[in-house]
Amino acid sequence: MTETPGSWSFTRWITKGQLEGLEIHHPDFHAKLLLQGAHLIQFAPTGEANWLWLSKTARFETGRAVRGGIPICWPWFGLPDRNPPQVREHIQTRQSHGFARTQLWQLDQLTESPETVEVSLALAIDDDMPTLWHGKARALLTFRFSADLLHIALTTTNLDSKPLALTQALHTYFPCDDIASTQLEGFDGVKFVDTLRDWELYEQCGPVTFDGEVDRIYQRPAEQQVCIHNGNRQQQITSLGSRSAVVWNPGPEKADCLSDFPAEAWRSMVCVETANALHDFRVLNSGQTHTLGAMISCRQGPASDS
Ligand SMILES: O=P(O)(O)OC[C@H]1O[C@@H](O)[C@H](O)[C@@H](O)[C@@H]1O
Repeated sequence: MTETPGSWSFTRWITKGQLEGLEIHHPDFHAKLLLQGAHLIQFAPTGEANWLWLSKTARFETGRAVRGGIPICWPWFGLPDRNPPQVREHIQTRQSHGFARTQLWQLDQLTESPETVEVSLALAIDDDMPTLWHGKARALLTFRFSADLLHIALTTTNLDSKPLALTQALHTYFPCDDIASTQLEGFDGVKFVDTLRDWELYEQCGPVTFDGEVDRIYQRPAEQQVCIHNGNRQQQITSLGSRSAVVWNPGPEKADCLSDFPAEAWRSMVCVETANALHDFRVLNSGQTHTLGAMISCRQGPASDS
């Protein structure tokens, strides 16, 4: 049951530019999310910096995807043409990353406890959207915030009588001190499609490092934990319902072409996106559900401490 505005202890409505959202000021953590796109733009335990990267030039405008935080790519990931045929046949536009990130989601539920705050937002597509997508589906995005964990679960239900094929991603932007010394662990031996090298398949050897633009879709054999080593900070991502992950940094040239992205910002961010992409697309029969999830934690201190 949805709580009425004002009856919460830690949560209040906010406006950011043209967008409405919720701000959570719990004694143990702080979070900000927008109803447009169900877009989390900030999460941090008390006393810590934002665990998410948010562009200094991000714009908070109706119908515009916010640069940073966690945009939700749904019900397809990436360019329509690069999706499997079963997914492509639902798509009626050339726009990438679906439409959920610019749609207004509804607050479905908000529960506070002394340790956690749980917020669910819903987006229901009850009818075909002739210029965007054919299908009927409901997306429910639940955030569970606590002092040491950010838990995200995106559940899709097929409301249509026909099967639904989808790709999707939790397009998470992480901050880093210096991309040149940032390393990702958890992909050693994993095959990936390199979108910058003709979409050919390669195999990762050792940690992922960054030397210019990187745009890859890792196809992992099972759910795996990924760790971002970034100076003295380690960010861990445990995925659920996902066998693919996107790793992206635009590098200097592509950064110049991106909206709301300062010239040098590519040095201080990396996207590690828990996904169902390419061969990891999901098919839901009528009434079926699928949950894509991620648990994110962060610790300070040298890697050997972990
Ligand atoms: O600028 P957008 O639409 O938010 O996309 C950003 C990036 O998102 C990543 O997921 C893609 O792999 C990149 O190819 C893309 O450039």
